[in-house]
Amino acid sequence: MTFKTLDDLTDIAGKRVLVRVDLNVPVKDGVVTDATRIERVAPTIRELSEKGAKVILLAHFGRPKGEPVADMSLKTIAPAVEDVLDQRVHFGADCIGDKAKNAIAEMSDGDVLLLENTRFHKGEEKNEAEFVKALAANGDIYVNDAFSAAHRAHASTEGLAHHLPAYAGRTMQAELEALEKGLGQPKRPVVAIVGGAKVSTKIDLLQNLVTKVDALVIGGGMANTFIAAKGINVGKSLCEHDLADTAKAIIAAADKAGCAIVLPEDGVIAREFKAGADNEVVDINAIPADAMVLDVGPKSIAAVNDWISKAETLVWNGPLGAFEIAPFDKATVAVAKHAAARTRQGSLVSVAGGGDTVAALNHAEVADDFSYVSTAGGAFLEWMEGKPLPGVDILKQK
Ligand SMILES: Nc1ncnc2c1ncn2[C@@H]1O[C@H](COP(=O)(O)OP(=O)(O)O)[C@@H](O)[C@H]1O
Ligand SMILES: O=C(OP(=O)(O)O)[C@H](O)COP(=O)(O)O
Repeated sequence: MTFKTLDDLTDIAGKRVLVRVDLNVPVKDGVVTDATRIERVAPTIRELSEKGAKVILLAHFGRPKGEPVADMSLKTIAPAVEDVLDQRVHFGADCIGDKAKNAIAEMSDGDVLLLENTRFHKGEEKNEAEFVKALAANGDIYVNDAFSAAHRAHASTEGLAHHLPAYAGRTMQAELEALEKGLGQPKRPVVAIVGGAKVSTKIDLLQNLVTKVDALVIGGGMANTFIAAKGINVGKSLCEHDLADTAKAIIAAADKAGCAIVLPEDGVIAREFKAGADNEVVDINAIPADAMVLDVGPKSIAAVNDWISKAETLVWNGPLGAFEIAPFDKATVAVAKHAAARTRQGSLVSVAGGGDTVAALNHAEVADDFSYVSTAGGAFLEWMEGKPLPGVDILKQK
């Protein structure tokens, strides 16, 4: 790895360390409903605090468009950070200026301070020089532990690294190492599973993957677009008929690159999109005109699992079916369990990411068995698409 990590940070007692974390967590009625992102950054915070640094957390929450919005205050999140760390977390009512300065002046070595939402200032998203300088004035060292925000070239995710000595936090480091194993220099064969709702949101991803992996499994709603492009009737299934040419181009690119495209051979159909809807398994060539495919069928599950049995590396984004409504979660759960079992045996490196994918793996109760599950949505996808991530690239240059 070509970036500095916390291993390179010694002798930091009393130093003010600005740590960019991602606290953009789900909240309902003022309470954090999933603290995974907080748990992921806790090791970095603890390590810096134990080394005696003054740990100053910078984060955004929601999309307040450059001005204060009461229900996007990070004050709501501070108690959850305290709970996870089991340590007092002080709060500063602004991330720059006197309020930040005064809150920092009151810190003792090892203290943790959370500053208010960086996106309450327009300079954050614009990465404005003045705003970056104002942030940098509060720190001696910059640590970025927010991989899931690294696709943004914002002041706190990119700009600060130009002004202060910059380091990757433990989560950033783990994320980059896992992704490198998954697609950088992976052990072959590499199998990718891409599912989810639509092709249109994942065209770049599919195009990049066919040049990198040995087999690309296409499942979920997006498989219908590929099946329809072959002239097969998909009935009332979710399908982007206008993307038939795109689907054909992806198949042609895969052929050229020697990447196998694995499409469903059978599907589980229903006439209503709801849990427990009447359903049956049909051959993919025999989808009734009034029905929709909501999951891939048993033959397809077996084919995907065969590929996973042969694979050394698996990267996964997007569920194979409408996993939120049983029994259309069957394929996603079966494949997730098989991949988890192979990973537990030490025979597979498995890397997964994306909001719904993480939810699906949690639903299958196997998220902990995967080699790495990214909490990032957009950043994970952009990395898999082969796009540069500004927050990562600047750390590598330092
Ligand atoms: N056959 C299908 N028909 C309709 N929706 C589907 C189908 N298969 C999967 N989906 C839906 O796709 C959604 C997840 O897709 P997506 O948001 O692309 O995943 P991720 O967030 O992991 O990138 C889920 O809500 C799921 O219900
Ligand atoms: O939650 C986030 O994005 P994600 O849901 O795509 O992982 C990140 O915190 C980035 O937030 P943004 O998409 O408002 O820049």
